[in-house]
Amino acid sequence: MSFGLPTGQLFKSNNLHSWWDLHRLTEIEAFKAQCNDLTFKVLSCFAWHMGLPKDFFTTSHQDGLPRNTLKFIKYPKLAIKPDDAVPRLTEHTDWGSITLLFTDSPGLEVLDPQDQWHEVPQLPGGIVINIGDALSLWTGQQLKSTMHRISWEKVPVDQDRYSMPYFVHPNFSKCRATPLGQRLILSCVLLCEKCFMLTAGTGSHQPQISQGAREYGGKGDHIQRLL
Ligand SMILES: O=C(O)CCC(=O)C(=O)O
Ligand SMILES: [Fe+2]
Repeated sequence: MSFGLPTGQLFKSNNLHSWWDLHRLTEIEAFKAQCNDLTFKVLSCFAWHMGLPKDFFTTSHQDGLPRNTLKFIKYPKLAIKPDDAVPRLTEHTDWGSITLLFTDSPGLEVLDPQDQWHEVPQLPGGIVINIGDALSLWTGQQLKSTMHRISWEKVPVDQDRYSMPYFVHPNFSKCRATPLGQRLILSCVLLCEKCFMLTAGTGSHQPQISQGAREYGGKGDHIQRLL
């Protein structure tokens, strides 16, 4: 179930029964506004630490943040555990600027530069912030997008798992010149939107950039090519 913009617009998935009402939608909009405030603080911190003007990234995230999406995810329990080689959510990077991840379920793992997976510790009330491909490309990979996955280890197969990511994307029309050039980030984000449309259309819960792009005219290596 995803809550995108414009405010109040709802994209329903079949995985969860309908439970929302107007009261909840109001709460959700207020929560999204808090997510946007936090996003601006985080992006300002990144810019400041990189010696850039504090508004370097945030000015490209205004205009009502048209592509940010709050998503509620249910990983349903299964009768039989799949092969160990198949994680609950396959490894991927998110393709926006950052993702704020809210969950009280364990199971998230991140890959380090030595190709070792690490469990992300659960902090009560904590928010995991993943860097996405857009910010990585934008900063010439000074900020690296986080390769992550969900394992089966921590939430047994006979239990549902829930999480709530808030995906943040830059405005297409307002990206400022970057170390790698403005056109680069725009073409990446536009391509990724095509991936999203394609994979969303097939009912896939999480579009995989490389997979989605492969479906998009066989150009599966666009991220690698851009790097
Ligand atoms: O469910 C989670 O904890 C992570 C979800 C995620 O990585 C995604 O939807 O991109
Ligand atoms: Fe993700």
